[in-house]
Amino acid sequence: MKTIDELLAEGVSGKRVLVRADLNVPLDGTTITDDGRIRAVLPTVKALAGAGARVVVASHLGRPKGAPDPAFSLAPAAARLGELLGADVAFATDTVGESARATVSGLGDGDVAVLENLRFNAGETSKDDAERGAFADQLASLADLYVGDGFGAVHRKHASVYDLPARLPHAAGYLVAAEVAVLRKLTEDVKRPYVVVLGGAKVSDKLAVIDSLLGKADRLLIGGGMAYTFLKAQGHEVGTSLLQEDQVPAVREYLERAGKNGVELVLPVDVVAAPEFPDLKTKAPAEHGTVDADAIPADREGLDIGPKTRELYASRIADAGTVFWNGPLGVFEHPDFAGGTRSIAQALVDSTAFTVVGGGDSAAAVRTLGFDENAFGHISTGGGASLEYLEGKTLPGLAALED
Ligand SMILES: Nc1ncnc2c1ncn2[C@@H]1O[C@H](COP(=O)(O)OP(=O)(O)OP(=O)(O)O)[C@@H](O)[C@H]1O
Ligand SMILES: O=C(O)[C@H](O)COP(=O)(O)O
Repeated sequence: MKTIDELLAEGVSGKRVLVRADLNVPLDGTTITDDGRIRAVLPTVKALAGAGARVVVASHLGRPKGAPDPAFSLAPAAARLGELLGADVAFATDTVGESARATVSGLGDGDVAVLENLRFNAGETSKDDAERGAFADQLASLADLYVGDGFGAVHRKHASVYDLPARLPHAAGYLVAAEVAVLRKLTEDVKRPYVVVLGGAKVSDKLAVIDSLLGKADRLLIGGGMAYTFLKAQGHEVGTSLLQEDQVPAVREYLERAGKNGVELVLPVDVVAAPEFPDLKTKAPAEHGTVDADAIPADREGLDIGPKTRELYASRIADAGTVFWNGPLGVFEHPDFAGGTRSIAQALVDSTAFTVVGGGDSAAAVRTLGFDENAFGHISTGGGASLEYLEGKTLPGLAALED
């Protein structure tokens, strides 16, 4: 992969450089609750702007449905980028339309602009090559060079990630280079026992990863929204918890294969359950209680791992050589359901293993729960992206940056 340093050495002054970042930050209304992903792209943006480039930052935020939706505007992220840079950052109210064209043509050397959410355009995530290509053509008309630095999205075959770099001279940004350097170590030379902790809410996306982890990890600790499809596959009822019903047969097969492969697949023995999902805005105390994982009442939703599970998981982390953790163990955004995530973060901090935390919300959880980032080996901005990298898959956004 060509690096941004090579691009800088060739000279970028006066050139329009589109930086594909991952500014998919957690929001409470328009307030950013964790700006880690914006900070992560600063070295690339600063280096380009400092060298006189006209920097055009593009990103997705959330999963809008291919049309503008104010709830998913990147305006707050653009404002925060400006604060962190200590400079004015222009904001285009569309992605490739009139506002984008005017904003980009108004940039002077060293200026920075942010385009509105890429996913307000159906072409960004389309499965149709021609539709994605047409959107990539529109993006390409706004830039002379492309820098891929949205590590969190490199596993997506999306227009701005995969098709656009084929249309412009391109390089990898500092964040992508740094993430790949650390994660490569986990694929080449991993200190065992290798423990993977998997939680979060993107259950359908991430269940497939388990298939390949069964051939790589020594232990898999399952929590978060991911756990209930496993509990169901074991024959337990899961009440109103997050469940990927269509994946139950596949998960049953994972459970069998883990046994055959000698992989320890550990599931919650108790969960914190509630009659309804808590209000994350007010964070008002929510009715909740701990129940055994094989006795979740029909009208209760599992929202965190329980105290016995926390202890069990901590004991399975204590002797690890390497720990990779993606996905909060519970709805950590609410104090009543943050205990499981806090205890796993603490177990990583207490262990002597090389620890990697990956994912937008996982990294945000570690910081918002007050942990020192330096207590972990590496905090990756990508959850799905780092998991798929560890699977050994060719990631579209990395392949596209190769020459
Ligand atoms: N039991 C649960 N039920 C519902 N949601 C849950 C549960 N446990 C965790 N979550 C939610 O999972 C979300 C994070 O999941 P996600 O898979 O997006 O992780 P991530 O670290 O952001 O990874 P990525 O970067 O791939 O998105 C959090 O918002 C949290 O509230
Ligand atoms: O949060 C993430 O994992 C990345 O920003 C990718 O988002 P996505 O899962 O919606 O593609």
